[in-house]
Amino acid sequence: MLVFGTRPEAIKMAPLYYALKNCPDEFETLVCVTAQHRQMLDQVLQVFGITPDIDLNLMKAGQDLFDVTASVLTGMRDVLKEYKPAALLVHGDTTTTLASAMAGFYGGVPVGHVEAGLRTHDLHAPFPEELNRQVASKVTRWHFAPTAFSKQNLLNERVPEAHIEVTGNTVIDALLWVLDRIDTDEERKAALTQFLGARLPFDWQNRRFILITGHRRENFGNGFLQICEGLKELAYRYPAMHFVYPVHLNPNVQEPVNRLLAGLPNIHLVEPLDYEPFVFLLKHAHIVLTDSGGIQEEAPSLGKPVLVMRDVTERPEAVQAGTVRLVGADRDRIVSNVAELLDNPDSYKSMARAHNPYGDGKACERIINVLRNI
Ligand SMILES: CC(=O)N[C@H]1[C@@H](OP(=O)(O)OP(=O)(O)OC[C@H]2O[C@@H](n3ccc(=O)[nH]c3=O)[C@H](O)[C@@H]2O)O[C@H](CO)[C@@H](O)[C@@H]1O
Repeated sequence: MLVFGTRPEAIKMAPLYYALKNCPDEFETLVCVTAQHRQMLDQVLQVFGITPDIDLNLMKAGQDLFDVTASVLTGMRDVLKEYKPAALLVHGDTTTTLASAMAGFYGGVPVGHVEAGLRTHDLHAPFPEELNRQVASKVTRWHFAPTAFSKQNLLNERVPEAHIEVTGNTVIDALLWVLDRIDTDEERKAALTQFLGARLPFDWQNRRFILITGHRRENFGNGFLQICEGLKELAYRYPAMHFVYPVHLNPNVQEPVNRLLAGLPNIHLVEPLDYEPFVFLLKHAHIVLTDSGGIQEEAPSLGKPVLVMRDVTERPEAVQAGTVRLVGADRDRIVSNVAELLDNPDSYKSMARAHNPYGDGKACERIINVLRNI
């Protein structure tokens, strides 16, 4: 049984769902969604054509971390009692991950953790994700680590080596699958081009633009003010450059972004995009500014320089390779780093190298090989 509740988990679990479904003689595959983020999860389910077998539908207005944790935990208790899966597969580091892994542990169902071993070693950055993944690791039987670095983090925490498999990240499986679907289907490509064209009032296929996303809890408040101030300064300084920002639905993001950035002629605020148009846009972007985890993995595969608006990252591989740079949620550092990439072609070139430290698109195959032998 696969369980997930948010957009990034769904993107990263979708290829695994299909890989398991393709082996019906070996596995009976069930999907349970908690719908921790209803709308953004549903977008992904639709893109990948997944109909959940179980839907806890637990998102409520005004819920906090206590509410989500408690309702996933008790919801999953009942699901596990009813369906008695042989294994429960969780992903990454959301509250759904933490509470489902705990439910598996309490209920005696072995847990497989996809994207295991990412660490910043700072429980407050990202908050609460670092805690979520550390606790999930404690109760996990099969650790599917995306890189050798994440494996080493687990070994340092005394996870037995026999319980860890380096698989690559399933996000690369998802990315390559979606890109291939766009590239091989002219009608789909035309529809996407039209969809994006209706939302972006400039020639985004031929003009340079910077793609921005941001939603990390630790950036709420001052962090988002700094990010918006930095973007505003850049928009004034580079009037010919376009800035495309799909704005996360969280009110802590919507409020400052709309207040400070709406109405600027070269900043384009759009609703969060479905995965397919987002990937298509990413492929055309000149620079990416983000605090997201998944985009730090996807963008290097496409050769896009990424400036990460955080002080730490659990994904050091691309930072070490020089294609991702940490700039913090800091107005001046955001401005100076973007300016350097725009003004200095050598700097740009040195960051714009396509490489795949996070996987080769075969992560699901490796995960299934482990599950086959249980
Ligand atoms: C820093 C951190 O702790 N991040 C965690 C968070 O995800 P993460 O920070 O990646 O979450 P995001 O909400 O940024 O989602 C990223 C994904 O959404 C896509 N996208 C983005 C914008 C948009 O408008 N449309 C769209 O489809 C991106 O291509 C990417 O695949 O939960 C994931 C799932 O457990 C974990 O893997 C990550 O470690």
